[in-house]
Amino acid sequence: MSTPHNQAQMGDIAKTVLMPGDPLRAKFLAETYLEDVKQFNTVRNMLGYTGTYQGKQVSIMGSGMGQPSIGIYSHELFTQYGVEAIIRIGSCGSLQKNVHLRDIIIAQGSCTDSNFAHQYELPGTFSAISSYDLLEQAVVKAKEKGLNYHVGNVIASDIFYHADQGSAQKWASMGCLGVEMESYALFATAAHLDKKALTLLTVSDSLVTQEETTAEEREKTFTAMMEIALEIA
Ligand SMILES: O=P(O)(O)O[C@H]1O[C@H](CO)[C@@H](O)[C@H]1O
Ligand SMILES: O=c1cc[nH]c(=O)[nH]1
Repeated sequence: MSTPHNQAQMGDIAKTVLMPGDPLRAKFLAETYLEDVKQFNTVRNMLGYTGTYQGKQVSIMGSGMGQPSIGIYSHELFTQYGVEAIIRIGSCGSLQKNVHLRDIIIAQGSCTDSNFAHQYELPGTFSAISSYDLLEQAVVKAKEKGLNYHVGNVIASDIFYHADQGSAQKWASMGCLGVEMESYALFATAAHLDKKALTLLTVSDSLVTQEETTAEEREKTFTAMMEIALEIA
């Protein structure tokens, strides 16, 4: 078996998958942290790997950027490969003064400007939330490690270069901690399929101070978030 976007066979992928947006972050993680690593996907260069971390089987695969992309990959992982949990490990822009560059955001919930949830034909608005079980474990690890972390809402936007320059400020005024582009679709897909999902984000830039990290830093240095994800996988 395989899917249009994943050449893996059933059994090639662990029950928990870590998903960075960037497939090169997946490669870096697999090469840095996993033992006995096997690559299971190269289709569209959306690299996927399975190996062991401290004796536990874990998979890591890129999701691509945006809700349609993570919607495809998460749906296939949950429905075709027996995956039970996906932990997104991404970068985000800070929307709040007290959320600094390289801080970690543990997304409790996700808002969106996307119409992703329209497919469910609900008679209202779906609030997309993370798995409490995974969230609690991530908080415990972040505390143990003495990291600067924040737990709360994020905005998963379909738009990176927004025509409305005030858009981020409007979400900030509702308490959103950061802006990224995948969490809502991931949480909604997991809810629909009765699976678990969590998003961990490292702040790569600040929409408040305009500070930013480099692309290389985003690929290789967000290790604290990666280690939390590996430990709770
Ligand atoms: O670093 P990743 O996981 O790709 O996440 C963020 O970075 C991308 C935009 O640069 C979007 O995918 C956004 O969600
Ligand atoms: O989606 C994203 C990711 C990082 N920084 C942003 O401003 N937006």
